Amino acid sequence: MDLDDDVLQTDADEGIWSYSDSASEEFDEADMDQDYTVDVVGEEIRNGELRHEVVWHGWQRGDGTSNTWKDEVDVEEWNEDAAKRRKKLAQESMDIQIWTDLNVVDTNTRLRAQAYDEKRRKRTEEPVTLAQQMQANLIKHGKATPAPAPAPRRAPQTARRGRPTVGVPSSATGRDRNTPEGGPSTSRATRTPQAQPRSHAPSPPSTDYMDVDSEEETAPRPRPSRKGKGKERVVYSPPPSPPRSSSSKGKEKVLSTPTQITMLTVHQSFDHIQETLSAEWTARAGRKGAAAITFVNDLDSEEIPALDSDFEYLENEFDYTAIKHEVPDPKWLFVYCEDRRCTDYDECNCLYNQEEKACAYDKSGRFIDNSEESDSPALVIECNAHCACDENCRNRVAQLPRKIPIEVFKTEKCGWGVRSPVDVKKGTVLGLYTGKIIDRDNAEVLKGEKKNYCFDMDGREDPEDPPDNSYTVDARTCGNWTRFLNHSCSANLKVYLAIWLTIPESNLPSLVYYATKDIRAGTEFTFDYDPRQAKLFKEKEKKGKKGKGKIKIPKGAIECECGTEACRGWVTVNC
Ligand SMILES: C[S@@+](CC[C@H](N)C(=O)[O-])C[C@H]1O[C@@H](n2cnc3c(N)ncnc32)[C@H](O)[C@@H]1O
Repeated sequence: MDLDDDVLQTDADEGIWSYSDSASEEFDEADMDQDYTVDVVGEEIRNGELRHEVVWHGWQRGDGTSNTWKDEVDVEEWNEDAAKRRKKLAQESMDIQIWTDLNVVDTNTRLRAQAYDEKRRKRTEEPVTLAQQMQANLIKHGKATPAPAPAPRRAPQTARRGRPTVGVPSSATGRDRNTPEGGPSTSRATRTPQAQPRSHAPSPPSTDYMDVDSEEETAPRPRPSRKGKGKERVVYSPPPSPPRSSSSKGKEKVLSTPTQITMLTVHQSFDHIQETLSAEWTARAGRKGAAAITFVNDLDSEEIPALDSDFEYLENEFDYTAIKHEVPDPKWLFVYCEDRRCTDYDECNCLYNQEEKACAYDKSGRFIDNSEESDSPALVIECNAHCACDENCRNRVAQLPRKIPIEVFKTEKCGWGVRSPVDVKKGTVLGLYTGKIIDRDNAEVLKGEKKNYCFDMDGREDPEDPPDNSYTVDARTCGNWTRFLNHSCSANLKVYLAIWLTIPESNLPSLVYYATKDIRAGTEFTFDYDPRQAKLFKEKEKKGKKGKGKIKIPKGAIECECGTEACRGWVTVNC
């Protein structure tokens, strides 16, 4: 594929992204006779999908006549579509990048690499415009005549050609408005690359886009205004064919020959891998109502962590396909409550069923850890789908969407790690360790790096007598941001087990992260990979046997880089 056929475009100042589809395809559809803007006038979550009510404004390019119609946009559908295209494009661009960096010995290959490099250099210096190419093609094929005199310009044209906009609009997560003053705006961060260094990536041309036919050819078009009557203005690229709105029928005039083509500068999509991944993961999380996830590297040129090419983001669900378990367990096996009094141990069947005999959460939904001195993590039985209570029930927290925005960032010594751009209070529930559930026996035979993202669901098991049905969550090929949590011997997160999807006997509890202390924005989130070793270490220390050499270092341990005073010196990383 020629990179010129697809266009990525950012408008960093505005924090807006748009993506233009293959322009020649669209052109054949003869729908390029209008410019569009779109205002978001409302939003609604229907069947779990975020929908934007929008008003399109179209301007006929030939005569400047305009029309307006209402429409509905399924935000997720647009974002997903864009994310897929971006991923594909980024991949292709990366392939080319790798290919040209190869020490090629074959003459033909080398010549092609040189030609590509030359083309890329030229394009950076003199941005290539799609519209010019397309117009030339059309003229060549007798489908267009040389461009007529420009039509009078209309109100600022905020539309970009093609489909669709990447990144969940800030309202999708509902979190941005809560971002503390001065703190990064979460969903905006996913759309605005301004803060991220991209030391190895070619810098984009300074002109974002141009118009083919007008005297403004080399001048940037007016920036789309984000000011509306108290409403946020989001720029969507228009759909390739007339918008899917019955109310728009009959209002549009389609010219047989397009007279003008909006021009876009072709950018190197290699710049966008980090933002693409951020947008993709944020979109997937947003689908579950969870806050944004951003990839950040202030340290070196590694754009994103190494992930399987078909890695699937799972915000709060498991992939059960590798085990025989039926999900969810039959209703008749669940204990559930009927009278909505879930703060009262005597009234709520779920609370009654758990060891603590009390709600595990305070009024603000923060986890109250009563198991600090215990060997095993707490087990919380939350109300479930069969209970009479709703999502406001105090005994439902781990199952609710994550509220804290996440940054996956490059650490100095431990690869990628996790932090949040906002302060986090002690007891805040952060999210679940997700991935593919595999039988423990299958996890145990995994070797080396394949084991790096395994988390045994063994918190409550007797190590001497594990049950027959014991499982591990493997986040190597699917999972979420928690797979990037690093170990620290003095950690600020811990895990408890929670059950609401399955019955306790299934041994498939959710692994829930919560903050064990107040955590300042920007501080790395860490947890102790091996709390049992921590306990052993403490006991030995108490007995006066200090020092690393006194404890038998388990197989698979590596030197610990947590750098804390409490560092035990090594950490077990492979389960
Ligand atoms: C679950 S992954 C954590 C995410 C990982 N940093 C990454 O970039 O994908 C576990 C791996 O992180 C690294 N790691 C985490 N904590 C560490 C620590 N305290 N010291 C050294 N390496 C650590 C080890 O390479 C380990 O195998």
